[in-house]
Amino acid sequence: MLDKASSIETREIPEGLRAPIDALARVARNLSFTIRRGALGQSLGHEVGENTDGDAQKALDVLADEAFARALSGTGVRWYASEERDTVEPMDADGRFVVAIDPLDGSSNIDVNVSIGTIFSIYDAKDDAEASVLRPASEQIAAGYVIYGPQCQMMLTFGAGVQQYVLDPESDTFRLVDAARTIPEGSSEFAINASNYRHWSKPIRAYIDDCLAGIDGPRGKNFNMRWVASLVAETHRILSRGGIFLYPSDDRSGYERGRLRMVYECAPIAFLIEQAGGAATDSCDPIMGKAASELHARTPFVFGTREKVARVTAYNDLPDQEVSALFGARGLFRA
Ligand SMILES: O=P(O)(O)OC[C@H]1O[C@](O)(COP(=O)(O)O)[C@@H](O)[C@@H]1O
Ligand SMILES: [Mg+2]
Ligand SMILES: [Mg+2]
Repeated sequence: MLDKASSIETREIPEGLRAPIDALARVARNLSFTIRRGALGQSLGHEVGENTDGDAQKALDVLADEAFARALSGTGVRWYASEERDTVEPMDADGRFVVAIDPLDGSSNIDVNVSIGTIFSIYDAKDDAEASVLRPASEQIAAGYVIYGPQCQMMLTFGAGVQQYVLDPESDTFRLVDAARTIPEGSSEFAINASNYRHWSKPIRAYIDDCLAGIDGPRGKNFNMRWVASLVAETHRILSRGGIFLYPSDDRSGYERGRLRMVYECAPIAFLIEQAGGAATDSCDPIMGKAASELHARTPFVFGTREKVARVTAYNDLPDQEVSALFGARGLFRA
């Protein structure tokens, strides 16, 4: 069904959530247009300031944040929590929901015409603004992302599988193309920012060493590597053809808990990945059982097919001498 006034096909969207999801889709559609115009329109990639996290804010980060806040107002959202804002802000006093959002993910890719995105999460609102988002990720009632790539797509979950929508340039609406997306098994691809190798813990180095050793190492097969530096693009690839993503903690100052934010990035992606049959952890424990301790808290993040994610946990559980040993000593990890 395509509701005439709607920017997204609504038949698989729970009725109570249609208004906020439609607002998110409407802004995503407009952002997709703005991004496609690039240098023909307004400048999007120049720095305009710094957010709470100390990250540089690009013009598109701010534009996206303001557009989502404007559009969500009046759609039943009581609280709005954005990566670009210091605090959770009030919206509709009688609203039922809280939306947590990374309005523009992958900001470093804006200027180079590589896929970027939007990530969001919805919970039932509580009376207290912060308590509405500082809660177990398992309490999300919806999560999704939009990828602004060669195609603009939206992935959504309401806790009963993952739905895939494509923005149809002819009708200018997000159209459902798959109501039950699952992660394919069997990929040999891993994604990690390997330039941080020297900063990682021993188990993470050992895991990657064993992938890099390929057919001659304990895994006995060759692997391929990808790093887009847009979480949405990595997630989309994994949902499309499998594999694993890692952004571990490391010993750089400020990276003791990795780089990615629990509320705005990891909780919603973990919800989607689990709903697609995969797993998501902080390299040991499931993200879905965890709650952020503060609004902009970070967490190490590992997700992908269950078997691959479990293997990273197993490396973390290895005794130190095993992790340090030569490949042969880790025979239990063959394949
Ligand atoms: O530049 P790095 O350290 O490789 O980090 C890349 C990661 O940072 C992010 O860009 C962070 O997101 P923002 O652009 O929303 O700050 C992720 O999308 C990506 O996975
Ligand atoms: Mg991000
Ligand atoms: Mg962002």
